[in-house]
Amino acid sequence: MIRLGSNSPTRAKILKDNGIEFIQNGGNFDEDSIKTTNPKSFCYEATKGKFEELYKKYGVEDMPLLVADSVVTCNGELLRKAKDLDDARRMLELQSGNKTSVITCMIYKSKKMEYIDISITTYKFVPFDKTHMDEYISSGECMGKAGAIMVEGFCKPYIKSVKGYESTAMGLCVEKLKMILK
Ligand SMILES: Nc1nc2c(ncn2[C@@H]2O[C@H](COP(=O)(O)OP(=O)(O)OP(=O)(O)O)[C@@H](O)[C@H]2O)c(=O)[nH]1
Repeated sequence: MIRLGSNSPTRAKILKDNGIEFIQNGGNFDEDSIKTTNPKSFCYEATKGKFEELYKKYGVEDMPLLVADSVVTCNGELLRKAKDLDDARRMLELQSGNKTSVITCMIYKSKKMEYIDISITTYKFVPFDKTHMDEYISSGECMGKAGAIMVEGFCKPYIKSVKGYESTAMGLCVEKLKMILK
């Protein structure tokens, strides 16, 4: 049993779909407190901030703690979760027909070990269909997701090439997590 220190429904689904038993306790770390705009540094600092808050609150005596953060970078820009639907549209238009990378950092700590990982999955997308994109935006599914993308959903038909794990792009590199949980 592990503690998923995250509010993310996607991360919970990834653990559940992979048979990893967990309880979910999200935190309140303020990512706006992070100064850097370098995507990898931002992702690491966000993960570290989330970890420190939840490690202080729960410790790892009763069970290991897992936290993560994901950001998207496209054309060198840091894309976090969209502020509103207009911001989501801007992010999607930037990534349409473009190359985009999802960076996921995770920190896992138990009584015996601490593991930190930064993984990247890079996609090349063909242009998004405008009507489909409008529907995706108005559905609101684009909210709460780094870069407003859903690689297992909206983006799937537009993937021209991919390098890296899909789980990393969804917010938790479960292939690496399963290795350390063995
Ligand atoms: N379903 C889906 N979710 C994605 C995808 N890419 C990123 N996400 C989610 O986007 C969110 C990125 O925001 P974060 O700040 O890392 O996490 P959060 O959702 O705020 O949750 P916390 O862990 O509590 O910070 C995470 O919930 C990721 O799981 C994707 O392609 N599909």
